[in-house]
Amino acid sequence: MSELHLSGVTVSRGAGPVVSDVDLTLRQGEILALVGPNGAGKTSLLESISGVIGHSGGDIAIDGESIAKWKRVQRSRAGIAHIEQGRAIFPSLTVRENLLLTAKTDAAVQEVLASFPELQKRIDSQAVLLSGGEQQMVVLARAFASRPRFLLIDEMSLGLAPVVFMRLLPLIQQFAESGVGVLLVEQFTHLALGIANDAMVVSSGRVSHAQAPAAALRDDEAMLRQAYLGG
Ligand SMILES: Nc1ncnc2c1ncn2[C@@H]1O[C@H](COP(=O)(O)OP(=O)(O)OP(=O)(O)O)[C@@H](O)[C@H]1O
Repeated sequence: MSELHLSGVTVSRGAGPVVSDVDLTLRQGEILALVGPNGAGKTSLLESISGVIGHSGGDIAIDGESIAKWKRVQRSRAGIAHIEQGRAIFPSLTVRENLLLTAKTDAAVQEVLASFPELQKRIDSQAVLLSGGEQQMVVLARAFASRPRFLLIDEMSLGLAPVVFMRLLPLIQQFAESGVGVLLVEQFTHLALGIANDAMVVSSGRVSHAQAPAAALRDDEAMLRQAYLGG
């Protein structure tokens, strides 16, 4: 099993660093919840891992090999997938066509659908006609079909009711159980901590609670308050 490791990573945008000196280890088969208030730098950190933006300090490595100089496409080929904020579907394409973008063959689409039975019924519907929750299932299924080793998920629940998002959680768990390392950024902190192995808190661009078993954070009200509010 592989490990994605960040050591002392700093990400800068415009005037200066937005997140500094982050250490974390993402292991295949595990979920690491990254929580923190708005503007803490979570999105920027994920973007620096997948290569959307560069990092200005520290190192990012897979199994000890630095990927710091790799472009986004190389990181994607190495198995880093990134579900960015917002519903990244192609609305005018059908669900099948959306899945074929990563699944490549009909047989591969069928294989993915086995894990997403709710989508089976909507396979020939235009994605725009799906509910918000179903659209996010398409996004997850597409990521699933690309067979990543590491999956970065940035606030999939935006615009969804908690009850709708809760239907996505077993799918994310299934991802991890199949051997994917999932880095989960999520506004519904309690829900994220409920499925995570490990958790960490970023606040005002700094790690305020280092990576540790998620159970410790679940029971720490003061820490949770900080995770929500940055206070
Ligand atoms: N494209 C950009 N150019 C300049 N600054 C940016 C850019 N995107 C984000 N920032 C700034 O970087 C800081 C961190 O933002 P980031 O989106 O990474 O945090 P976040 O924790 O993901 O917050 P949110 O939950 O609101 O997305 C913020 O101060 C934000 O204003």
